[in-house]
Amino acid sequence: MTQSLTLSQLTKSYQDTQALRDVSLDVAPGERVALLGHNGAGKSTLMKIVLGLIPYDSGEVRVLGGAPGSGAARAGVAYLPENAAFHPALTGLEQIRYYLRLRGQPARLAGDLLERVGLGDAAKRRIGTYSKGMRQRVGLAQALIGKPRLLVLDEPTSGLDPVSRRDFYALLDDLAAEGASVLLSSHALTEVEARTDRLVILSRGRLVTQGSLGDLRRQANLPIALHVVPHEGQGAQLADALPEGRMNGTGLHLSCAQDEKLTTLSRIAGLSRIVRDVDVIPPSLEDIYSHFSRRDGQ
Ligand SMILES: Nc1ncnc2c1ncn2[C@@H]1O[C@H](COP(=O)(O)OP(=O)(O)OP(=O)(O)O)[C@@H](O)[C@H]1O
Repeated sequence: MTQSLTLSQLTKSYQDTQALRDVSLDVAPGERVALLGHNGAGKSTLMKIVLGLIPYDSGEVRVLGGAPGSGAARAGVAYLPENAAFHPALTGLEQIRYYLRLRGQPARLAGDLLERVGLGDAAKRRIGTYSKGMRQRVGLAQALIGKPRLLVLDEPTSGLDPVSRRDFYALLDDLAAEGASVLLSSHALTEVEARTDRLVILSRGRLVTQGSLGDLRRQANLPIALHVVPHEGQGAQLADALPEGRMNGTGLHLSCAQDEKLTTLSRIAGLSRIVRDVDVIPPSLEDIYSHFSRRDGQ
């Protein structure tokens, strides 16, 4: 299968800053990939290279089978910047008609595009009266012109309310089901984990890991937290039985390595006389993300 995007050992420096080091990444048709990383990790630089806006130093980049910025790539790639800005005096309909004409497409498609992003009712209102979420949707309608095969979205949900986010991801699901690939950057970890196929973590210009949350969880091998609740009046006995734990108001907290989880749980199960309940708390996405982001010396 031809990949929508292939980066091989991509390297890019600005004066004395190495923004990307040896980054290799593939995105398949219909795949939704989230690019995560601290400020300055290299996400925007990677996106600008994919869009053909800036040159790179070494490595190889193929966008829809062509060079970034080539005719083939430009025809099939759509970009949504973080803060899409539009003319406030134009209505949504006028703005999208304008972009359609620029792209050599019939202006009559504007209504359908705005309908698709949930702006059908507001299409004839001026953009100056739109909320931030509505302006993002105008940007998305613009990005959908010409049925793009690769969408590059820079923090597309920042500033959107939960309902707008849900609608936005539902639209991405439809586009991916039709075969479009999505590369988006985000700081909203929980959200991208649930709504994308793969997480890619960049740290100081290096791709430090990629995979599903399950893959990343296994690779990070972070300790698991356990919260053990004693029966009424059995707190002191519980603390004696599990001396490695720490008592707090509601019970006893302890952590163990992944491969000790079953042994620890069976020890706790053996204390059923004094234990009322136990919660197993796996590392959060934030814990995993910090683990990989810091590994490179941050
Ligand atoms: N035009 C430029 N000239 C010099 N250095 C730059 C330039 N653009 C980016 N950099 C540097 O390259 C590194 C990567 O920046 P980049 O903007 O790609 O990161 P980012 O992950 O997109 O960050 P953010 O989340 O803040 O948008 C940073 O150290 C940044 O300061």
